[in-house]
Amino acid sequence: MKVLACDGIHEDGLALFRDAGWEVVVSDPIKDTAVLAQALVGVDAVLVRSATKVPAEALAEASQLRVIGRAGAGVDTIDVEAATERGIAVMNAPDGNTLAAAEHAISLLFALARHIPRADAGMKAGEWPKAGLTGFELEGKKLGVIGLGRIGGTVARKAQGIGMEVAAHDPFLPASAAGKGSVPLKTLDELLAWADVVTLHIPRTKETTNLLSETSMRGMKKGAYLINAARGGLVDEAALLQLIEEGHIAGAALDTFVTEPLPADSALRANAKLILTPHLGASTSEAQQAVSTILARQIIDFVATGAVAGCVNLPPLTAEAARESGPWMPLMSSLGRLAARLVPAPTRLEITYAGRTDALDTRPLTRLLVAALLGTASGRVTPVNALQEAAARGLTVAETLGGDGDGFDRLLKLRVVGEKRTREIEATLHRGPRVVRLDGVEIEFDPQAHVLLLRNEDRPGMIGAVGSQLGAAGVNIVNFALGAAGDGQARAAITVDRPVNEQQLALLRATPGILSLAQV
Ligand SMILES: NC(=O)C1=CN([C@@H]2O[C@H](COP(=O)(O)OP(=O)(O)OC[C@H]3O[C@@H](n4cnc5c(N)ncnc54)[C@H](O)[C@@H]3O)[C@@H](O)[C@H]2O)C=CC1
Ligand SMILES: O=C(O)C(=O)COP(=O)(O)O
Repeated sequence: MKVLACDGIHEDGLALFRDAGWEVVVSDPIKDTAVLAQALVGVDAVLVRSATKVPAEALAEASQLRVIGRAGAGVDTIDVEAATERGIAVMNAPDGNTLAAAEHAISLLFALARHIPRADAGMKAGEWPKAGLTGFELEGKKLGVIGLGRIGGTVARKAQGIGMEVAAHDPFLPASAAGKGSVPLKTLDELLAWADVVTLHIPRTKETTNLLSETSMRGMKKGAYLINAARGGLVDEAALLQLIEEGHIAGAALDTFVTEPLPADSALRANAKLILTPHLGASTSEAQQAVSTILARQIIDFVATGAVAGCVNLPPLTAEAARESGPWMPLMSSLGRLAARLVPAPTRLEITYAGRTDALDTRPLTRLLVAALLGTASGRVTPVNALQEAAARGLTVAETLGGDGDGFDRLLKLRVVGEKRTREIEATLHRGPRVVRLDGVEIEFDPQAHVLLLRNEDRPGMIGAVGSQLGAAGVNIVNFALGAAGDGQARAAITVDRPVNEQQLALLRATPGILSLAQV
């Protein structure tokens, strides 16, 4: 396994990769998409912060890439949709830098209130700039938090600690979280009109871009302040400058910008009422150590066990649930390939998880099965894009939980419907991964092995005829399972020690009494 670490990822996370046997390649930020596309060839995982952007074009040649890891919170620099389409998991580690980002916002709050940067710059320039730098006290002032998630919630708590009155706007807060920690919620307009200082803590998405437009900022209280340590593009920078010049907004502190690094000639740099920091929110040694190690563990576990944590395009699967579902995973993949062999171009897949279903998270199992079923045909299908691909290719997937396990602790029943035929497969993990019934006929074989599936006339001499054909071809039979279908026909699953070549298959098919033969 090989991981490419761009953007100065903390060494502790890289050490975890090395300890797990991964090859680690360290790189400076890669700004050129074509160069990044080349760098991703032959790589299993890539780690980025905000400097290396990952657009769709960077993924064009990345056929081995399984994970894009964001050592931090915001994934707006990664084309998550394109990654999902290509079956690549996108992971982040938002819990690791919450405190750092919140403390930076609080630092900017104090810096704005007491003109710290201008005071410092004047002192360094040999002045005594006391006059003109009278500030204001924060205790008793109103702080409006937009986005009461991890960082916004932490900022709210800390601001309450210094005696500020705090309210928030967050339309997506789960009802269970709303009102917790006594932060009243307001509409955006109410909050903007109410707050002395507004601070943003939301992700940048299509919906939040330019949330603070000229119109909404005009709705802010005259003389209020604005802090954006969340993302460039949430605030209309030109409108902000204008409103500061007009005196409507008293000042602002920005850590994030539409274009990063901020161009040297940006008009923002020339305004004395603006405090600017170079995207420093997550830049503490503690946060960098945390995001790097959290992310490394998530990726290593995902690749090794299928456990899913911190993934923005796959449902979570705890290590415990992965242990429970884990033994089923190889079986799902081989059943998917078997189903694809039996029913080319399926239109409907019905999956029944029968028997004991407690503690079994079926989501990753279904995704694996569908990925294997579709992956044999074309393209790269993984659990990340399996359901999307199924919908795109006209395959309906239906899942049922519970029902009679037919004496097995857990029994998986598949019904695969194609245009010409429908096949049924039942499988368990009892005595190892096993198909136990095929089209209602009891017949047992390991779908992970090389198997010849036969339909033949149910008459004496068939086993001998097939056995001698295989013997003559030098193919060793590992297991010969037979089942009577009850219609004068029999089914056989012959497990062989190696694949049988086309010529040998043709000879077998020509054997009198053999009605059909498929190698899986
Ligand atoms: N400056 C820096 O270095 C850093 C910046 N960030 C930024 O902060 C953002 C927030 O991070 P977390 O708090 O960890 O995320 P989070 O997901 O815990 O919280 C985001 C909150 O915003 C809310 N939200 C979404 N759209 C909204 C809208 N239109 N109006 C109001 N609320 C809305 C969500 O409901 C959620 O509660 C990240 O997405 C990232 O862009 C994060 C870390 C460091
Ligand atoms: O985690 C985030 O969302 C951040 O914005 C931090 O960015 P960085 O990793 O410092 O480039």
